[in-house]
Amino acid sequence: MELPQNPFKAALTGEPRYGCWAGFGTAYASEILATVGFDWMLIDGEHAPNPIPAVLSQLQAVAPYKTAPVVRAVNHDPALIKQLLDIGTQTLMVPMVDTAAQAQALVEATRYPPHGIRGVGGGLTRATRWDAIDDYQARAHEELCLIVQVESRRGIENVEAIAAVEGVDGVFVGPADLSTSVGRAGQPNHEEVQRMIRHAFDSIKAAGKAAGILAPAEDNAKRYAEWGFDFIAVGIDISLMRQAALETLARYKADTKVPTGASSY
Ligand SMILES: O=C(O)C(=O)C[C@H](O)[C@@H](O)CO
Repeated sequence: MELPQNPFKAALTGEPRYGCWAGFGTAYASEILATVGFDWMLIDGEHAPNPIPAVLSQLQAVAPYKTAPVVRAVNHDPALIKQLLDIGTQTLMVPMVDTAAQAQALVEATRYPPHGIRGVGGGLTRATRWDAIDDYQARAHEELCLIVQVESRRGIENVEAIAAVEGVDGVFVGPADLSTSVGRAGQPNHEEVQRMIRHAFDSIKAAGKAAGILAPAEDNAKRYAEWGFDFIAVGIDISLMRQAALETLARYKADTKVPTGASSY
């Protein structure tokens, strides 16, 4: 069989692609999210309870739908990245990338020798469809998409070099960690943080790479779309459920405290 095309990579630049965070850690919840129509969804292995088997079952559950899965690793460990790729992750996001050397190491973790250090799982793996894909090893990189996250002062200082690394397809700005890293926790719209986000955006685009960001607050998402961000996460499934539940309860119990629903990010 043919190597499956990566729809996220194919649609990465041009008009903004809108995505949603998937944080429940279950195939059932992720499949529901995949029916909504987002362009992409983030199966979060960093902050959600998502070990490898949970990521696998979510990849299988969302495979029939148009929403493209992006999988976030918890760290830079090449052994973990090997497992995530072997279960069929085609778009991988890696948090906390502060230097070009780290970005280069991540590229190498996704490539087979001589271009990298990825071990050969061959017919054991879903990535090769258990060897049904003839030329997987030679062509895997064509459909893999590596997104690195820049979300610290140091990452922003190095963003031009990080974005320039060959094999990095996109850079995702993490406003929660970035604002926290500069002492402005919960204030992604603080002038200093916005200047850093704008600098990151300009550097990513100057390198010819795709720029992504998390922005559940509508005003922020619209502003980033106007700037030209290529992929924007405009919701987090857990927050959406909690907000809807509180609003429902408030219609019957007057003492229910309902937040405005507006995220600061
Ligand atoms: O720093 C950010 O912003 C992110 O990386 C996203 C957060 O990790 C996300 O989990 C916030 O809920």
